[in-house]
Amino acid sequence: MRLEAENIAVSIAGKSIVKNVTLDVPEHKFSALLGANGSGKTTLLRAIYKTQKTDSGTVRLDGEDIARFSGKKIARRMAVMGQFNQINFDYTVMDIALMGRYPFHTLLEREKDGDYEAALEALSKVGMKDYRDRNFQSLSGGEKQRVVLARALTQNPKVLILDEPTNHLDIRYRLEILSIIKDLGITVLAALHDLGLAAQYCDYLYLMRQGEIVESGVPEAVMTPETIRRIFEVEAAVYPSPIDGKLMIQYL
Ligand SMILES: Nc1ncnc2c1ncn2[C@@H]1O[C@H](COP(=O)(O)OP(=O)(O)OP(=O)(O)O)[C@@H](O)[C@H]1O
Repeated sequence: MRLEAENIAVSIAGKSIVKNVTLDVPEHKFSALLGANGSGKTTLLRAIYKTQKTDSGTVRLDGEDIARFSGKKIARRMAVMGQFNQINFDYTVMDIALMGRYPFHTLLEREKDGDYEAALEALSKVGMKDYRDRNFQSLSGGEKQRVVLARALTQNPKVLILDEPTNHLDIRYRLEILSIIKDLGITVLAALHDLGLAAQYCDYLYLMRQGEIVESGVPEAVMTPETIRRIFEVEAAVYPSPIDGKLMIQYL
């Protein structure tokens, strides 16, 4: 499914945070939004998934403006994993995964055939199946993050929006989650901080600075020492890995 955002502008308390951003996110690819702290990544993602009021802009899924879509209609197409996943009630891991099926239910329906299986499959994918009866609150930060990703996967989305999906994860799960996301074969737009992992896993990169997309393209085209200096104000060398030719970054 194609995700387009056109002329998205957001200002908060009179300050311009996202400045007329236009994105045509490559279909069935894993794209990342990169930028320094405070450059506007979260705000842009929230504007795309409609939890942030915008000054202007249109978001389209397969060419259709989603402004008039109901929440459920959006959720049947697009799943979101935000940066802060506070769930303050007493839910089990399975309850959380099953919440991903909600967009497919009518008002009075509880669960349908296949919901449990879909939730279990998603929990297996993120390595949390054996935790299904645990209380969500009792999990570590990284375990919670994996369960919240499972909830998004249970939604069976065509578009997945992720804000720092590997934030709390150790290196093994970082790599595992990124390869799960890559193998989904759906349209993914993720804010990421680790430039090396973004270069290794992503098909397309958007580089954001002070509320604007200043570069976009395949990693080989945009991940250069000049761009890294411009966006992050650090010196780096970028070179192909001797193992698979993917870009590696060494900070100097
Ligand atoms: N509700 C708010 N009130 C005031 N300022 C805000 C609000 N939300 C965001 N901002 C400001 O907007 C700017 C962009 O924030 P945003 O969270 O989008 O950046 P980011 O690129 O996701 O940063 P990070 O990498 O640190 O997560 C920041 O300067 C932030 O302080």
